[in-house]
Amino acid sequence: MTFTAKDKASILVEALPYIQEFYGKTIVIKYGGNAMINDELKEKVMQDVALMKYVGIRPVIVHGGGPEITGFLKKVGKQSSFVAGLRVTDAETVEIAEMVLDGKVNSEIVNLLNHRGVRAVGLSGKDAGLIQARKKLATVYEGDTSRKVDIGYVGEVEQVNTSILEDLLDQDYVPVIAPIGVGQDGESYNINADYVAAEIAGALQAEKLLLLTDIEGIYRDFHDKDTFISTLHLPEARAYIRDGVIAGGMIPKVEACLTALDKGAGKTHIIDGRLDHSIILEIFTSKGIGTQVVR
Ligand SMILES: Nc1ncnc2c1ncn2[C@@H]1O[C@H](COP(=O)(O)OP(=O)(O)O)[C@@H](O)[C@H]1O
Ligand SMILES: CC(=O)N[C@@H](CCC(=O)OP(=O)(O)O)C(=O)O
Repeated sequence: MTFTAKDKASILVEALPYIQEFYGKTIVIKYGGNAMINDELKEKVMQDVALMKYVGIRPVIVHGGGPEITGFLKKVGKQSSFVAGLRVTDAETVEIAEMVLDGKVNSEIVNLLNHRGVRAVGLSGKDAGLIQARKKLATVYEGDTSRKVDIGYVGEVEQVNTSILEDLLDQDYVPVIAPIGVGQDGESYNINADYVAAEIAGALQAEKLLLLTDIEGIYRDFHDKDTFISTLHLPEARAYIRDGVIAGGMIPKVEACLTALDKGAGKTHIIDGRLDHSIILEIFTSKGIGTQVVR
């Protein structure tokens, strides 16, 4: 398809109301492991973040890196297992997760953004006590009942120290956050990045939380493309988790939307990170993409 000059102009003009609406607002992006699989896609995500920044939005990135952790664990002969979408994390695994997330994935994103002229600063939840955490038990639903399972050094966010983030945002930096929390005794916790993004979006009273993933959004039956859900309200979302319509890695994502909305974020969106420029398509076009989870 070729675009005329008029088409190009109208695409830019379509973005204008959104640029005005989001100017000076904070948007939290959860950039997931499955949406980082190739360099070309990474580059497009970085371009989107740069564009947001340069039209006056305050982006905050929380990244995952699940596939990278799984890959590294495999290299050292460790199998990964998950309960309700959360990695079972023993003492050795939490060390490896911290090394991969903070040492590798975080610095790579920071580097790519800096290369694009965006002043990015990498943080883990340990920096300036950004993410205070405590142990989290996984919840397994079985029909009408549920039970809690101990999955090791997996944490949940107790408190977010927003002052470091506010300072960085006020000084025009883009914070890039690895999902590692710190416990009362300085111990590290592996936290699902969706939950971290949710807590950060809530604590910053962000305009939006965007969760990038490896599927178009939420389906009533994800094997049937005709069952796509564009808008999901809180009560339905809770029922879908309970009934198993939403399963596996989608559970933390939808729970993240619920938490962010409860804590004061404006809107939440689950979008396809495999799609080129999914972020700007969601923010700057009238139709948007993906599933929005709203109050
Ligand atoms: N109702 C649903 N709609 C869409 N995806 C679902 C649903 N229930 C479970 N899933 C699964 O959740 C996956 C997304 O979670 P995950 O792979 O962990 O994402 P990420 O790696 O991006 O954090 C989808 O690829 C799909 O297999
Ligand atoms: C407890 C838990 O499951 N932590 C995740 C942290 C990384 C993550 O969330 O990465 P993605 O967003 O790429 O899935 C993990 O160990 O895989």
